[in-house]
Amino acid sequence: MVLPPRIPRPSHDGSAPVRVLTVAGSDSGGGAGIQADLKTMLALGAHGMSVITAVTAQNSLGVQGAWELPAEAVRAQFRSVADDIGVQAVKTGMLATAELVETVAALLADLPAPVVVDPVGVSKHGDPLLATEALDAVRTKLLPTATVATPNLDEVAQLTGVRVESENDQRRAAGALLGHGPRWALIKGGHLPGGEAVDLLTDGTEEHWLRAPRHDNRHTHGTGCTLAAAIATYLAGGYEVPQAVTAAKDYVTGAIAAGFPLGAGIGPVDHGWLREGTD
Ligand SMILES: Nc1ncnc2c1ncn2[C@@H]1O[C@H](COP(=O)(O)OP(=O)(O)O)[C@@H](O)[C@H]1O
Ligand SMILES: Cc1ncc(COP(=O)(O)OP(=O)(O)O)c(N)n1
Repeated sequence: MVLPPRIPRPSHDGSAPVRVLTVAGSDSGGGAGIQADLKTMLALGAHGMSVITAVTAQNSLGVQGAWELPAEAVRAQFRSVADDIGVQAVKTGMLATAELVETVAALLADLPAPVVVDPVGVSKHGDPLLATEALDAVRTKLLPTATVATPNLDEVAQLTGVRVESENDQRRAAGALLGHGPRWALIKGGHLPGGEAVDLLTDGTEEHWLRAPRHDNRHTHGTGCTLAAAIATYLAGGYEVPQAVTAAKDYVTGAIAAGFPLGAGIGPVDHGWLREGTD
C-alpha cells in the first residue's frame, strides 16, 4: 500500500492549520457526505469545515429520507466560515436541487480558492441525491467554477451523454466534460470491470492515468466523497492538481482496502486507516 502524505500540522506556535470546506449533504450513517469529508480532512492533517445542504436518513442499506436546507441557510453557513475563518479549498458534494446548485455556484464564483466538484447524482444503492432538473445548472453554473470535477461513470453519462465502457471512452468523456468549463476532469473508473481501478485526470493537454489494485471488498460506501475531499485537502495544502489527485487516490485506495462491515448492507471505507497504518 502506498502511504499518502499528511499535511504538516501547526506546532502549537500560534499558526493556523490548513482549512478546507465541504459543501455537501449529511449521511447519518457516517460513511459518505459531510461525515466522510470531515474524517478525511482530519486524517490528512487539515481543519475541516462544513456547509450542510441537505440531511439524509441513511445507513448501510440505502437512503430512507432526504431533506434539503433553504438556500438562505446554505448562504449563511458559507459566509460564516469564509468571512472569518478563511477557506483554502472547497469540495462540493450532494446539492440536491437546482436552487442549491445555483446558490453554491454563485458563492464559489467569488471565492479565490480551488474548488473540487463531485457532481453527486445517486447513491450506491440507486437513491437520487440530485433532482434531474438540476443537471442543467450543474453543467452551466457549477462546472465552470471547478478546478477539478470528479464524476463517476453514471454522473459523466448524465452530464455529457458519453457512456464509458473502456479507457478510450474515459478520454472522450473527459473531453466532453471539459467543454463545460472545469479546469481538470477526473473520470473515475471505479465502476469499470478489471483488476485495476483506473481513473483518468486530464486538463485537455496533460493526461494522467491513475491505476490502483481493485480491492475485492464490498464495503465501499463513501469512495467518491472520500476521494474528492482528499483532493481538496491536498489542494488546500498547496499541492498542484496532478500531485493532489495522485496522493488522494493513494488515500482512498487504502481506505477501500480497509473498508469494514457495519449494518446489514454495504459498510464504509475506513477513513482512519492511515493513522493505524503508521502508528
Ligand atoms: N474496489 C475498488 N478497489 C480500488 N479502488 C476502487 C474500488 N472501487 C472504486 N475505487 C476507486 O475509488 C475512487 C472513487 O470511485 P467510484 O467508486 O467510482 O466513485 P463514486 O463513489 O462516486 O461512485 C476512484 O479512485 C476509483 O477508482
Ligand atoms: C449525503 C450523501 N452524499 C453523497 C453520497 C454519495 O457518496 P459516494 O461517495 O458517491 O458513495 P456511495 O453512496 O456511492 O457509496 C451519499 N451516499 N450521501
